[in-house]
Amino acid sequence: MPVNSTVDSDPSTTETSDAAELPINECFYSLQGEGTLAGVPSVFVRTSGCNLRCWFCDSYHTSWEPTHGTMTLEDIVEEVESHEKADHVVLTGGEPLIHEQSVDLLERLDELGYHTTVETNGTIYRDAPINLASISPKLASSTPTGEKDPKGDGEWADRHEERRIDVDALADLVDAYDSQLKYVVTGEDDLPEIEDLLERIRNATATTIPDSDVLLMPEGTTREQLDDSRNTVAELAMEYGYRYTPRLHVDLWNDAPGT
Ligand SMILES: C[S@@+](CC[C@H](N)C(=O)[O-])C[C@H]1O[C@@H](n2cnc3c(N)ncnc32)[C@H](O)[C@@H]1O
Ligand SMILES: Nc1nc2[nH]cc(C(=O)O)c2c(=O)[nH]1
Ligand code: SF4
Ligand SMILES: [Mg+2]
Repeated sequence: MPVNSTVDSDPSTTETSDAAELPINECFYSLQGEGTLAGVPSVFVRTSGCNLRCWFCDSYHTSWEPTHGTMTLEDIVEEVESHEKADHVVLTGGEPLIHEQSVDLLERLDELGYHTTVETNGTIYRDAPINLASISPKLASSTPTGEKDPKGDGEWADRHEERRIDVDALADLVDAYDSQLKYVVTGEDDLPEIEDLLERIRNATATTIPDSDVLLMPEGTTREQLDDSRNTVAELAMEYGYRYTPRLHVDLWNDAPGT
């Protein structure tokens, strides 16, 4: 079973004041649950803080109510190394690329020989040793309108809407890294937007994006929710010729923390 670890929740008790730190929500060992590397044992490093507010965010305590604990890069690397069987690290969040120090962490992990995946919403480009950019551009159906807002009355909707797509950042990520485009699908109405956005990204990059690097992932944070959504999304993948990705961790462990 994946093992949870504790995170220092009080920055004032962090020992090395001059050491680089990252806001960290949690670190844990699990199987990569999403995308082309689904099933691969991986250490997850989840940063806190996000520039978007998807209404469905499955990591509420990194976005809507972010935790404020930090870890030094040294402690993160030590935690990663404690999971001796893992040679894959997934840097996620929140939005990991809002933090400049994510680049330093990725450099250290790369020097140690880890394969690095970065889970990103694709609104920010950074130059870093990333083996797989797992890009999840956010569709209009992610916007936290008044009815869907998990916290307030749609106060974030306009800001989310303005920020959620940056075609230049998406094209830069695709040009620089091996990548996958992993869309959260809430229903068939999302598909025209996916097709339109894909065309815009393809027009903006020199890199060929095969349909097999375009993944449709059902929205849902529990087995029950996925029971309602996964078959629709699987059929949409067949209809449009894109790839389906499960949410293996939800199938295996439902919404248990640290999985
Ligand atoms: C929590 S996000 C963190 C990384 C980055 N902020 C992003 O959105 O790609 C990790 C992954 O979970 C996906 N995700 C978040 N909530 C989800 C939900 N309710 N159903 C399906 N996927 C979800 C995101 O699209 C992303 O691929
Ligand atoms: N097992 C597992 N796989 C994942 N792949 C991407 C995740 C994420 O939250 O970024 C995630 C996650 O939270 N758990
Ligand atoms: S971009 Fe990612 S972390 Fe941010 S709110 Fe959306 S799903 Fe959550
Ligand atoms: Mg997750």
